[in-house]
Amino acid sequence: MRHGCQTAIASRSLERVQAAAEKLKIATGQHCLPLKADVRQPQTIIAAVEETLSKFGKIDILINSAAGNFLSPASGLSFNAFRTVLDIDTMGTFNTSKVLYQKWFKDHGGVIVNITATLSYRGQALQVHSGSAKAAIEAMTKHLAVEWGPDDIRINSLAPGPVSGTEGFRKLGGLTADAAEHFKMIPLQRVGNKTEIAHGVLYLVSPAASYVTGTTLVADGGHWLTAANNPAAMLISSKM
Ligand SMILES: CC/C=C\C/C=C\C/C=C\C/C=C\C/C=C\C/C=C\C=C\C(=O)SCCNC(=O)CCNC(=O)[C@H](O)C(C)(C)COP(=O)(O)OP(=O)(O)OC[C@H]1O[C@@H](n2cnc3c(N)ncnc32)[C@H](O)[C@@H]1OP(=O)(O)O
Ligand SMILES: NC(=O)C1=CN([C@@H]2O[C@H](COP(=O)(O)OP(=O)(O)OC[C@H]3O[C@@H](n4cnc5c(N)ncnc54)[C@H](OP(=O)(O)O)[C@@H]3O)[C@@H](O)[C@H]2O)C=CC1
Repeated sequence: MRHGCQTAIASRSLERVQAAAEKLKIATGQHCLPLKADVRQPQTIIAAVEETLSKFGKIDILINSAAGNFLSPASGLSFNAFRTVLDIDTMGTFNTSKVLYQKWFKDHGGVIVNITATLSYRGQALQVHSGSAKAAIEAMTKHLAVEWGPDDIRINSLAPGPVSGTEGFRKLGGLTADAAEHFKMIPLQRVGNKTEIAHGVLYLVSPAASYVTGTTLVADGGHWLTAANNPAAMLISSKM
């Protein structure tokens, strides 16, 4: 990716994206456009995309990372709880991709990276909501890669494993699991960090991946191949 690229970040909270933009400026010197949008509400995405296009003149890359998650057995999920996670993760990814396609990518090409998870690969306990949502996104990635490839649009997913210093790690009990050396069973013997996930995304959006579309890059140190699927331990560790 060339230097001097511009970034827009959107979430439901303008304060949170302003804080993220400030961090990015300190780390890279780049200005970042903070935007308020709820991926469940297409009108707010349309407004965010229009503002980005009016400020930047074009959009090259879309990263779909919005997600909601918590630990819960299927029996403890209300209908609305399951729907809420699918609305944010799956509908959100579709809504944002469709708006970008219609407003810019259809005529100019582009690259999309969808952030997923390995949860469905082995039917992770306490995660039917998030696992189902992310599995649907990986299917969507393939469908859209086929339909939009002729428009010079590449679409891939990136599935991280447990990543330190993140909200997901905190919510899913990663802090206590880490302290209990639970992650020693990962082939690479440790959890990942944000930079390692960013490097995976950077590869997928870069010309180095110019012939890569419709696939999922798993960046998890081999975690899903060896992770224990133990709901009791997960619930205890998340409450410790
Ligand atoms: C990271 C792993 C680390 C350690 C794990 C350790 C060991 C595990 C071993 C193996 C694990 C295997 C793989 C791990 C690898 C990767 C992890 C993978 C995925 C991570 C995915 C993520 O998405 S992390 C992102 C986390 N970030 C967020 O969640 C931020 C956004 N969240 C929110 O906005 C809210 O939390 C929300 C999702 C609830 C949505 O908010 P809102 O729209 O305001 O909705 P509400 O009105 O509050 O709620 C809607 C309904 O949902 C019900 N609900 C809410 N919370 C719970 C809960 N805790 N349990 C059950 N139900 C819940 C709520 O009651 C509402 O339903 P009603 O019927 O009452 O209306
Ligand atoms: N952390 C981990 O170990 C792992 C994370 N992942 C995935 O990585 C991504 C980042 O997760 P992580 O950094 O842990 O969690 P975060 O909670 O920090 O990131 C999720 C983001 O989604 C935004 N969001 C939630 N709901 C909406 C909505 N309706 N509209 C717009 N934005 C929304 C949140 O912002 P706001 O609340 O301000 O709207 C938040 O910034 C997610 O896709 C997650 O599933 C996958 C595997 C492991």
